[in-house]
Amino acid sequence: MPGSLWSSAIPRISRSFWRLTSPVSIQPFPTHAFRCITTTAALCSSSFAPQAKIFHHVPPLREFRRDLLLNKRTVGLVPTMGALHEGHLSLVRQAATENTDVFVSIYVNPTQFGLNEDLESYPKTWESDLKMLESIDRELASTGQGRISAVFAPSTKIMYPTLPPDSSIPGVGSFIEMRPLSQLLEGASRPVFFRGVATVCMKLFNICGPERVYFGQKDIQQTVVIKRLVKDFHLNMEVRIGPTQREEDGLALSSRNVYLGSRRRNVGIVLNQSLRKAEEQYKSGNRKRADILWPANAHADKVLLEQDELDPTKRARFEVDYLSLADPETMEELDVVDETRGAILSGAVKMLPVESPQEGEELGVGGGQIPVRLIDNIVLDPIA
Ligand SMILES: Nc1ncnc2c1ncn2[C@@H]1O[C@H](COP(=O)(O)OP(=O)(O)OP(=O)(O)O)[C@@H](O)[C@H]1O
Ligand SMILES: CC(C)(CO)[C@@H](O)C(=O)[O-]
Ligand code: BAL
Repeated sequence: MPGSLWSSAIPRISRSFWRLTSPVSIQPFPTHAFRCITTTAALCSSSFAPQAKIFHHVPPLREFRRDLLLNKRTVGLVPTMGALHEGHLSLVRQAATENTDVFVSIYVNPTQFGLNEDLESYPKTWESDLKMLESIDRELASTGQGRISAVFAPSTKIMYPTLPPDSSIPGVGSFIEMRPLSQLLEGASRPVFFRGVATVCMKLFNICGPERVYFGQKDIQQTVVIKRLVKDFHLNMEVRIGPTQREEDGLALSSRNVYLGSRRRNVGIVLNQSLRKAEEQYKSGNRKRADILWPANAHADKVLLEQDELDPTKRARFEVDYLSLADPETMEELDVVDETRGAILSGAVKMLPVESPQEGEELGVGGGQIPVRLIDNIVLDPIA
């Protein structure tokens, strides 16, 4: 409901690791390690002195960014929705190797969630996010690379200044549309998703003015959308894609994994297993869609059948949304892979609520009752 989204609150600031400091000037890279820079509302720890400032408003961030530019420093922006994990941190590390300053945005963007999606339950872990950023900034300081210098955590009123965000399909407001790219795959199941992503990223890019922006391969269609945004709107920045960070068995890290619980977690690996089976076909020389995808579909069907046959106290059922073999730039389905272009194998499954939860069972956040959408992909590289 727009009224409640409109007033979404600015997160409370942890006082344990970050504190207000007084202004100091910005130095050209690389002399900025172990110092605090700020104008307004800067938050730093006394012992290690992380330099990141937390911004909730646009004008002070713009002023800060302008000063960086005048000092010939470069900004790498890592957009996130918070609930940080190693996937996000890997992007921060990558950004720090290529820029003097890393900006991290934390904003759960309402317009990319459809009206029946999980906006309300999306995990919000502001305090632990700041602790993780402080810890990685400490690591960056010790390696002499770029540092996190700004965390941008705006309210929805700041991000949508004219009209309350509208997640309905007709969508009243100012939006960026990319058709048909945004209607395929993830966009088919989440019809407003990429409109919301492209719109909020355009806003974040305009506000932060980065030289480079960092996105994870885990959300591969999102990376294609962002590259298209940069190309079609002549945005002056490089798009950098970081590899998917995974659990040991291959499950892609995702903020939503906290809802899985152990029963669904163990079965959720089916998606990655299926994609790897398809990848093997490509690696062994197959180029036709049917040849590449059949073992993936067969594996998913087999696991689904196995689960169906289990007692409801033990099973974790799921629905396969899609298993796709698509062109790397358009995300259109392919009948045959052109080796000079390669392809993207991707998939999505919906883990259904846990049936008959058992006493003492580890059910995850939400008691196993929140459906969880898992996505994953493998890039089939062009053959030189
Ligand atoms: N496992 C991962 N490896 C690398 N990058 C990741 C991973 N998970 C997320 N990212 C990237 O981090 C950025 C922010 O993503 P986001 O905050 O939505 O986290 P998420 O884990 O993808 O959450 P969700 O549960 O909504 O999918 C995106 O560019 C996303 O692709
Ligand atoms: C890019 C993004 C931060 C836009 O809200 C989000 O879609 C995400 O976290 O992947
Ligand atoms: N990582 C993509 C954000 C979303 O699913 O809404």
